[in-house]
Amino acid sequence: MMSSPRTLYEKVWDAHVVERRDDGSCLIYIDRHLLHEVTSPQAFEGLRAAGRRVRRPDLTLAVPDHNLPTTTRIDAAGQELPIADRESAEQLAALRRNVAEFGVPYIDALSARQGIVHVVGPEQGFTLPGITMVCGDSHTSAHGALGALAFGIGTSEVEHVLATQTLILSPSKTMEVRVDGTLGYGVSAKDVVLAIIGRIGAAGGTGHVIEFTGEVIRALSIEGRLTIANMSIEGGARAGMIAPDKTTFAYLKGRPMAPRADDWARAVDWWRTLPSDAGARYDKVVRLEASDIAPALTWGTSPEDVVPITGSVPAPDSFADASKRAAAQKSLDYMGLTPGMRMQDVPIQHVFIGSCTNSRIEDLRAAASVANGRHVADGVRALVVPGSGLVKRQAEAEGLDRIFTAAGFEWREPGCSMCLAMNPDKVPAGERCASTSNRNFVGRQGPGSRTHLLSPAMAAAAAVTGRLADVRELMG
Ligand SMILES: CC(C)[C@H](C(=O)O)[C@@H](O)C(=O)O
Ligand code: SF4
Repeated sequence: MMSSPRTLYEKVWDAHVVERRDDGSCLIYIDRHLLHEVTSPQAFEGLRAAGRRVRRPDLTLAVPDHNLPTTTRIDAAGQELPIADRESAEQLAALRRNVAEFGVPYIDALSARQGIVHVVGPEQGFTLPGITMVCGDSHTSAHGALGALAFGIGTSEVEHVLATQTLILSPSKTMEVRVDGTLGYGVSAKDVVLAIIGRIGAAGGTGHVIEFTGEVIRALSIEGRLTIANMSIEGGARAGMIAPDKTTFAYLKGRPMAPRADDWARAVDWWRTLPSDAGARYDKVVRLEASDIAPALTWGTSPEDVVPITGSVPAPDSFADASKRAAAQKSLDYMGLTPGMRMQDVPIQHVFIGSCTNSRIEDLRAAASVANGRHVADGVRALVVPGSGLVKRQAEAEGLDRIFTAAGFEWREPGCSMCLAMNPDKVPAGERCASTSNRNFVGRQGPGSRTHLLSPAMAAAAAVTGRLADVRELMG
């Protein structure tokens, strides 16, 4: 009998069903579990209280990222420096204690492999096509770039996965987001995902797993695909996926935790069966044309508030919906912007190049190519925070750190940094930041901070001009 055509999501889901329940939910096997310091302490506490062990420590990997300061971590004698903030220090110490007690593999703050959990997973080959992967963190969607079904879970689910390596889940609807054509000059993966969210809205993907398809996605590197899948959650989706292909296999081959020898060949054979079948149906389909996508950025306090850099601050009246009009007015008040103002006339005081969206080597190369031979504008503070120690090392081998520091950027240790105000890197109230991160929510980069989301090259352009700028005018 011919089975009906299935999507990538349906294939991965079907391969992980342990038990189907009468209410339509399923017990799903979880292949990989990532942990960080913020959402794991109570889960371990729960295990301890129930006298349970971690069922599969070998499928679990922990790394600190959110609370770690990104200034130097060792003193002149090579000793680890204490963490000044008490709550952060406690959370980091708890992770260290928990992984030791429960035998969970752990990448320490001083290891070159340390980094943001969503940068570390793919980099180590812990993330693989066709797997189910979870982490107590919403941007786990990033890992879908390699063809995994990866999503964020809450702390009680973290405990459930630690104890059982399974989760009870209801199937999601499917949504295809297809981007056809070829990207224009100066347009990056970040601009593509901002355009997508601008189109579908911050709730557009609710209840769905998005599959990103089309020529533009196929032509992207894994770094670019990670940027796109990372922000699926900002479009409201449960997860985002991209079918594995030769780019994926080339990226993974030889990574420390990827399959080896015969296992590799067997894995690739299976991975090749994963792309959606011809004729597979999605519950929703959205199409974008690459030629309509320009270097973009946000003007408001939702990731859906997207305009091209050549655009202006919108007037609240321009929104058809009354609640959108009210939200836009509130956003503009918070952001200190007035309708009609050209985006390129908006001055900035901070630049943040980093986060699990845009802190990989390609991102740093793109930013460095704009920074090269220029200087950070007066009154601007610009941070470059590599996503992992290995990204940092690679960037240093290429001389990118010297380009940045010569241009007046700060070159930091890996971590979440200024993406969210959980460590010393913060934007002061009322000040404005051009940021390569993924959330521009009220207070996200510090109480009263104002965030404009954009690509690494656009962030570098803002740093050297002191305002939101069209990177195409600075590209040689
Ligand atoms: C702290 C963590 C739970 C949170 C998340 O879930 O995403 C953070 O990573 C974020 O980006 O807001
Ligand atoms: S870099 Fe930002 S978005 Fe990513 S995990 Fe850290 S805090 Fe969350």
